[in-house]
Amino acid sequence: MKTEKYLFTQPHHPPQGRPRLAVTLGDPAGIGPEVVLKALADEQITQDAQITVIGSRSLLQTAYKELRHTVDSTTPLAEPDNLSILDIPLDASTAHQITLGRGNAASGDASFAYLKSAIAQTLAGEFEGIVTAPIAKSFWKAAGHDYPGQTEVLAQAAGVERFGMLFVARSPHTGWLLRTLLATTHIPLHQVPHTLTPDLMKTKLDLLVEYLRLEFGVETPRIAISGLNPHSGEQGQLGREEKDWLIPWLEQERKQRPQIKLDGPVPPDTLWVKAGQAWYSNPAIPNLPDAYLALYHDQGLIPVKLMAFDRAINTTIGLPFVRTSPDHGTAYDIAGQGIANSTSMKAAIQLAAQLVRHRQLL
Ligand SMILES: NC(=O)C1=CN([C@@H]2O[C@H](COP(=O)(O)OP(=O)(O)OC[C@H]3O[C@@H](n4cnc5c(N)ncnc54)[C@H](O)[C@@H]3O)[C@@H](O)[C@H]2O)C=CC1
Ligand SMILES: NCC(=O)COP(=O)(O)O
Repeated sequence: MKTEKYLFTQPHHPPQGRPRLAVTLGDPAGIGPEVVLKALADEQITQDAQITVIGSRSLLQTAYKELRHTVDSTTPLAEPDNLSILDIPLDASTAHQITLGRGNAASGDASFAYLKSAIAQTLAGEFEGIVTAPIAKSFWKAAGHDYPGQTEVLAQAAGVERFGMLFVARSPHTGWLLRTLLATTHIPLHQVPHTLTPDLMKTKLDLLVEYLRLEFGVETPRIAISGLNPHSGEQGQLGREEKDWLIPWLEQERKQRPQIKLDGPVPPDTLWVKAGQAWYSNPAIPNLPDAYLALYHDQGLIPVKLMAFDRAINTTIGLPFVRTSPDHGTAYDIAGQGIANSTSMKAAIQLAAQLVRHRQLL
């Protein structure tokens, strides 16, 4: 199925008032409920959008009571009774199996149900965007839901085959926007070289170019594309992918898109050097890319998380509705301790509201 007609189109219902967002609780054994309660205590966030939490009301009430004893008394927490909640109750046996800090099939199943409900309601026009709290893929699998991640469930339910996992973060030091699209995502490393093809790269580049133009108004972007091998293959001596197809593909793209500046394949070890300078001190570096296209998960996410772990946002591009998520995972090691940082969740809600408003203007 083609995605073009769905990309960046209006939701089913004509938009009215503040963006209508569903916020899922994620894995109830992780920090999802905590970062949701912390984020929704911030008036700047709740004034920006009409938010409905999707998950178990009783679980959220318990999380609130426990956190109230754990966190510093000055830490704001939203009171569940003041929130709009689409209750997905846990049956008694599932509730009994959920233990903070220890994900399992029960917590995986609950987090899958929250996502499915958010998607169904959004496709029915109730929401214009979904913000997902983190889930654990392994516990989805343990519960019989075999997907690489939430991204693929969203894409499948929306009926799109062309979609991408993009990370966006604004530097608190310079205001510069770091944007990184991953060409491949949740696959084993040994599958990366065979999965990467000129067709896949073209699809991801198309999505990125379109997203930059429609969502950020960047008409003539500079995009930096990573190499795969050390030194981008060193003329074939350290790996042949660049020489065999990545360089020829890029040369062809340059001819076909003369208005876009495509750098690369840039040796992966130096690709993000300018990004680091722009992030921490100088966003006026000559030839600074507007976006990065990384070839695999950790190639893109190590620099993103090194610079922006507390604030980067994962957004799925190519869907007929908005989807954002914090960049972090379930953090079982700190669940229930009250120390989870909610900045990335707040940023995810703010970006979702901004993207919905932007679509309303199209
Ligand atoms: N969007 C999603 O649903 C994502 C889900 N995951 C899932 O999360 C699970 C755990 O993954 P990990 O690799 O351990 O990554 P993680 O992000 O859960 O944790 C990595 C480290 O960062 C800390 N951390 C994470 N979020 C934090 C926060 N908000 N405040 C303070 N510290 C925080 C954790 O305590 C841990 O030390 C995996 O099963 C993975 O599938 C991972 C990334 C994204
Ligand atoms: N590392 C990013 C990540 O795990 C996001 O996965 P998804 O659940 O948003 O597909």
